[in-house]
Amino acid sequence: MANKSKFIDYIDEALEKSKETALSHLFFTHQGIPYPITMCTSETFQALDNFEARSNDIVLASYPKCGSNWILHIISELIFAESNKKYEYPEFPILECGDPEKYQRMKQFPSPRILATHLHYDKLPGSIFKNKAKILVIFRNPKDTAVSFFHFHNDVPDIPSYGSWDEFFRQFMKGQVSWGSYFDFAINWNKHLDDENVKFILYEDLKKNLTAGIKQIAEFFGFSLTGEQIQTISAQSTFQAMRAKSQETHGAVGPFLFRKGEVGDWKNLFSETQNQEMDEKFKQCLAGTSLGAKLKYESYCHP
Ligand SMILES: Nc1ncnc2c1ncn2[C@@H]1O[C@H](COP(=O)(O)OS(=O)(=O)O)[C@@H](OP(=O)(O)O)[C@H]1O
Repeated sequence: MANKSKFIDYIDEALEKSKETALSHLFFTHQGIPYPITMCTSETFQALDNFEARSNDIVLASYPKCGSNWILHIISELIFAESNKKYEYPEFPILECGDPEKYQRMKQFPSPRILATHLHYDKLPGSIFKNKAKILVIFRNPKDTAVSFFHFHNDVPDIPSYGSWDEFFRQFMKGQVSWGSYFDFAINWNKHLDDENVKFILYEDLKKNLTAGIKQIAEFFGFSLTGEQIQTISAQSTFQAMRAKSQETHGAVGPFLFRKGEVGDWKNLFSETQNQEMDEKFKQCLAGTSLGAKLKYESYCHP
């Protein structure tokens, strides 16, 4: 990705704020959901209500740690392959993060704009639906998502750490982490995965067959590329390729963000009791639902 300076500046600024923030002061609650004060403000949420989406905006919706930076990279490569123009990041790509004036500035940006978001379905600005922007929804199994989230907090020196994995797990299960509960996020989306202009993609499927996943993403957003172009993007989007460039693309946090990129890392941290607790929660929230089946929980979350 070219000119990521604004992107890196924003991350560095958030990390600088994080340095002075204790875990006990990290969150503020907006409409019942905890957000990190280092990245979100109530003024920005207020301004977001009036955000005007365009029909050709590319919306990427995911709970944290489900692979949004991976998809962002793929989309910007698709744009480059089709237009021969590097996608510039004039703003930090997470829609709800930044200063309240960002939505005014975004009015000037050329299409297509990439809008990544961790907001729950019912918190998305209404204009996304009204103007029929296409939304790609990325999910990852909840056990690996939790482990990735924990490592991000505890490995990045400037981000407030949890006392232990057990403490993080308790908070994750209660939804007392940034952007709230994984399960609430999932329950909300479950009812909308077959809506017009919505496409579901699973991290684990992408990991299994990256080329096929990129092809599906390209088709959904209407990019018409050759097989060779898709292959090239696929080679540039492997975990190894992205991690190797992560400092260049994401600054100091890069190697922590592109940490391991594996399926099943949860086996290194989950205790038997934690496994049972999450299996039970999954059953309560998603068993028998369309999303429950799409997540392939039996394959990815059972030993
Ligand atoms: N190319 C590729 N292949 C496989 N996995 C990848 C790739 N790029 C990012 N990742 C993994 O995605 C995890 C980070 O998710 P996000 O980008 O959504 O993080 S964030 O919420 O925006 O902070 C994080 O997962 P963990 O490694 O398990 O921590 C990243 O390594």
